[in-house]
Amino acid sequence: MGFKLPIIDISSFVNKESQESDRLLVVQQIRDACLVHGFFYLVGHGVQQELIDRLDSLSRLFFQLDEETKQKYRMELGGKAWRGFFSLGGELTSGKPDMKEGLYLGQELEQDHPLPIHGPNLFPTEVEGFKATILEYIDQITQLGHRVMEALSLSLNLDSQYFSKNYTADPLILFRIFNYRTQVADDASERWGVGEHTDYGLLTILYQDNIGGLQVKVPNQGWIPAPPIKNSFICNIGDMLERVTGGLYRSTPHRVALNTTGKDRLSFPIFFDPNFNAKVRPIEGIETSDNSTERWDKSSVFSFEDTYGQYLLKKIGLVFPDLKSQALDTTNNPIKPTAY
Ligand SMILES: O=C(O)CCC(=O)C(=O)O
Ligand SMILES: [Fe+2]
Repeated sequence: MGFKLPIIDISSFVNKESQESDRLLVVQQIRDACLVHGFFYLVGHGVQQELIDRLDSLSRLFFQLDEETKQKYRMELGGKAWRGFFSLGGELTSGKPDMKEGLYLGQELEQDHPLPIHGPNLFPTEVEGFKATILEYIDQITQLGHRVMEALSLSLNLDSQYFSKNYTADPLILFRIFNYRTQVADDASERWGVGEHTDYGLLTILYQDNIGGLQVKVPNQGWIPAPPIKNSFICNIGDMLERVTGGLYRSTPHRVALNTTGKDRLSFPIFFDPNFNAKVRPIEGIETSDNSTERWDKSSVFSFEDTYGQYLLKKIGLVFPDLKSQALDTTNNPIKPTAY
């Protein structure tokens, strides 16, 4: 038997009337998972399968539209809100084009929102019900994210509201719908669905369809698959949780294999991140252990002093170089950090 990622039933954090002993068990399971690799499945999450299935089928309808129609929603038109469609190869996660297309979404905000990465979505009108379904999904997963953060706080012996008080009362929520179109497996070893990376924020909650391809780098085990499990989400921790915990919980490298299965693969990650203006700091008194020389990108999650938003903008500039120069370049118009 190979190494398997843990499956955690989060229902005692989702349901108000639950036993303290059940909650303690979840806290312990989360702590164990985060100390080892920071990847776990969530079941008992309370999100209706009907909503997920609806989102899945409407997303397929969108990706089946012709390229010209999808280009009506291209990311360049989203401007600094950083929302919209990008076509196959449009994102460079590990410095090379990923073999996926995607629709970038987030909280639905006003057109003249002052911050980058905040603003209105570009909802494809060709797909009836897509907008309402996306917004319902974002809302439900955001609620789930708050519950997971409570368990995570407790797993660090902190008050359950530690993260919500300091960083996520108004979290930055980004949502992506990816389509890994099936490819001919000629030089498959050279191409990836998504190259090796860690996620930037606190927590990622991902739904994947039944195709598979996600892989996780587990210390002392190497790359192991994170296969689809029915009615579950995959949760993984990002760079900001590594920063807060001084490296006690590490953000875990992961990647997606090139899809050559003959069927398209859809995945739906939601990034549950600190408020854009938050200055993320290590927990008071915690010792910091920097492993940046071993990291996939050799950069340190501890060395910057900016807000989370500034950190994120720099990262986005690396994976969407064209977009950065067009829409997100703030060098002439710096955003001032405000106390959060
Ligand atoms: O599609 C997946 O399974 C993973 C996507 C991912 O890692 C990401 O968007 O950060
Ligand atoms: Fe990721």
